[in-house]
Amino acid sequence: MSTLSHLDGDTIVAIATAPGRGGVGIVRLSGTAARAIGESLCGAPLTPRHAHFRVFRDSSGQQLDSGIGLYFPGPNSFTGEDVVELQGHGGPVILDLLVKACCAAGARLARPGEFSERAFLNDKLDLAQAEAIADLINSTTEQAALSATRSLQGAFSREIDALVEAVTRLRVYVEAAIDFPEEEIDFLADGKVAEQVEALQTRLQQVLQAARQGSLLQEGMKLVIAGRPNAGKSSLLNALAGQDTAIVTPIEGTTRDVLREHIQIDGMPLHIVDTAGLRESADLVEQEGIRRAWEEMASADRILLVVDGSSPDADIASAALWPEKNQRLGADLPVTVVHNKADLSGRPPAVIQQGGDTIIELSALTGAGMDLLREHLKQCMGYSDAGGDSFSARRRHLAALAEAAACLEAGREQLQLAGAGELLAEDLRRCHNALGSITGVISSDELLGEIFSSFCIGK
Ligand SMILES: Nc1nc2c(c(=O)[nH]1)N(C=O)[C@@H](CNc1ccc(C(=O)N[C@@H](CCC(=O)O)C(=O)O)cc1)CN2
Ligand SMILES: Nc1nc2c(ncn2[C@@H]2O[C@H](COP(=O)(O)OP(=O)(O)OP(=O)(O)O)[C@@H](O)[C@H]2O)c(=O)[nH]1
Ligand SMILES: [Mg+2]
Repeated sequence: MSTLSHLDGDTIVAIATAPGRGGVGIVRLSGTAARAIGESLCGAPLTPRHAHFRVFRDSSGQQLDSGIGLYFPGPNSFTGEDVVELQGHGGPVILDLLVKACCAAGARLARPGEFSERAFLNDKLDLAQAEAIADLINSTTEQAALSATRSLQGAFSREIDALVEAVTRLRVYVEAAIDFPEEEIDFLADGKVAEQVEALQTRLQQVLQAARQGSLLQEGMKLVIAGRPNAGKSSLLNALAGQDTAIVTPIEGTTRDVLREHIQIDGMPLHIVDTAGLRESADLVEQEGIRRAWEEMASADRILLVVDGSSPDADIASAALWPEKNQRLGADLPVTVVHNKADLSGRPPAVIQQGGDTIIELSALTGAGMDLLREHLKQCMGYSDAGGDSFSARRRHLAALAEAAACLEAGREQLQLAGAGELLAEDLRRCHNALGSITGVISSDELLGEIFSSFCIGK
């Protein structure tokens, strides 16, 4: 049985600060016995919301550390339960000793994310806000962190709540009409319902657009660099990363393994993958590298197909890869062709549209045209670094919003084609559920387990 979505009576304890050494380290307790355990270590009563300087001792009276004891009575605490913090010196051994003493006094070790989970179960946060805590901690760019803070403050949840409210109103209206069949016909015919469904669709698309941006900020763009040996793929990785991560040589087949580098472009996290040059090879190691290259391409947000633009058959070289790509990965993968070595070809840096393809002329060696590439990558993902009001979101949220949008569209069609009020009502109910799964009004133990178990311990 899952223990997740139920609050047990346990008092939990964990180190709340990052592992390793630091000036100060915090041990946090939550639950009904938190106060008693905290007071036993502090050796004196803890006044609510007061900072007490104390010596922390175990049950045998052994001095462990000295520090600040804090007591937040529930429900006005982070978890909504009684919370005690022991703020000691930030060394891993001493903090572990404090945790052990708390366990000896009746606490148990917290599971990953259990503090946040309790905050969620006690209605201190909704699910999207709890996820924003983890996203804030894991943010890799300033923009990502600030957008996570906005979600934690409820910016995303308010958008969802507003959508839920509109769907609820519409459901009440539609279901009332179904209950009075004589009036149902008029009600469906007068176009007001269709109008409201469409207004809701527009609103939902706006939230989806903002959430896409928010999820991009958190998860970033995956860029796979692929192409023939010696085209300059590794040089391009190094140019983007601004450091010599990859080995570059004039020998074909230099890169055999998959190389990864994480950077950002104006706040958009970019996960770059450099791959082995694509060619027929008898070398087992190289074959495996090439197999992995195709595998990485399959999950790319964008593939940079790098071609040596200075070779006379540059276009043929890139064209030759198309049938193979289509065969392996399908026709509509997002590919941008890079004509590298512009310094040799003499062609000026440029972004060229040609028969549905985008071609970028650049030189990984001199850096000419790299700014065009960066702009292009942002554009591909619809990333705008201007927005100071974005909020963070996750793939999970995008999927739920897309599901809600699909339900609305199905409902609109039912109404239009069949004038079917009952089918519309059912689609609205499913739309409502999808939206509810974002803030966790509707959630399963499985989903909660999946979300909170990916948090760090002590969060
Ligand atoms: N020392 C310490 N710093 C911390 C945390 C913590 O748990 N301990 N946090 C942990 O994540 C974050 C702050 N988050 C918190 C959120 C709510 C409450 C809280 O006590 N809320 C009560 C009272 C609010 C009030 O007084 O206005 C409540 O919501 O009822 C505390 C911390 C970051 N800094
Ligand atoms: N002139 C010039 N030479 C370049 C440029 N980019 C790469 N090269 C050279 O081309 C050769 C191959 O570069 P790499 O970056 O190793 O090529 P690669 O595509 O990673 O090759 P493999 O790993 O073997 O598949 C090296 O000698 C680079 O210095 C460029 O923009 N201009
Ligand atoms: Mg290489």
